[in-house]
Amino acid sequence: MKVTKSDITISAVAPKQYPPEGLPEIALAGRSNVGKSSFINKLINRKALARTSSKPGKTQTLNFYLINEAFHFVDVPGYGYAKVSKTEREAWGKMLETYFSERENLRATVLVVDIRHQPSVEDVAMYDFLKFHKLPVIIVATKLDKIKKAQVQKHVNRIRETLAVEGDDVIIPFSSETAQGKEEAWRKIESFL
Ligand SMILES: Nc1nc2c(ncn2[C@@H]2O[C@H](COP(=O)(O)OP(=O)(O)OP(=O)(O)O)[C@@H](O)[C@H]2O)c(=O)[nH]1
Ligand SMILES: [Mg+2]
Repeated sequence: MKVTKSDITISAVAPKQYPPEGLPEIALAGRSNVGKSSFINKLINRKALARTSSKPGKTQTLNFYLINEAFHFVDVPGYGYAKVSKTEREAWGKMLETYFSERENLRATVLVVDIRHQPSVEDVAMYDFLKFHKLPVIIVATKLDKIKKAQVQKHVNRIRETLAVEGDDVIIPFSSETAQGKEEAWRKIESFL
């Protein structure tokens, strides 16, 4: 997709703040600091529309980014970040659960995992949760620039086995540094719009 326009629509914490128009949405999900915001920026050719950080816990609200006035990317807080309080974690959990289980505009979720590591228990739980709600998942295995080319297939296989990937869900090796996988990610996302 050629992105000619991208803007933040709203940072939301509750359903009444979600954009009211019926535009399709593609949400992000994944561990804190895995590279969700960086993925959005790379796809839309913006350096920092979605705020990123080397410290986990940067994204704390549901951030709706309007792309080409046609659909929203929804950036979400990551899970698995130990340093937030229990109360905060529960509030985020509730916010995410509400969004993923009730949002009718949601067409597909990009589950971002680190290609270097075996998916965590929380990654598996997130994937199972999305499948329970019958949501299509695009698995993006990011930080591809951090492993050797000869290792890629082995790592992708490990991700597929650990998540027990179902049906039409794909795993796309990707790097926000080199833009590898960007075209394939766009093709897959466009198929859900
Ligand atoms: N080498 C490399 N670094 C990456 C890549 N993607 C993201 N990073 C780095 O990983 C760190 C976290 O990236 P973010 O995009 O902020 O991660 P996030 O998943 O949005 O994190 P939260 O908002 O805290 O949940 C930053 O320092 C990024 O520069 C990648 O493909 N390759
Ligand atoms: Mg983020």
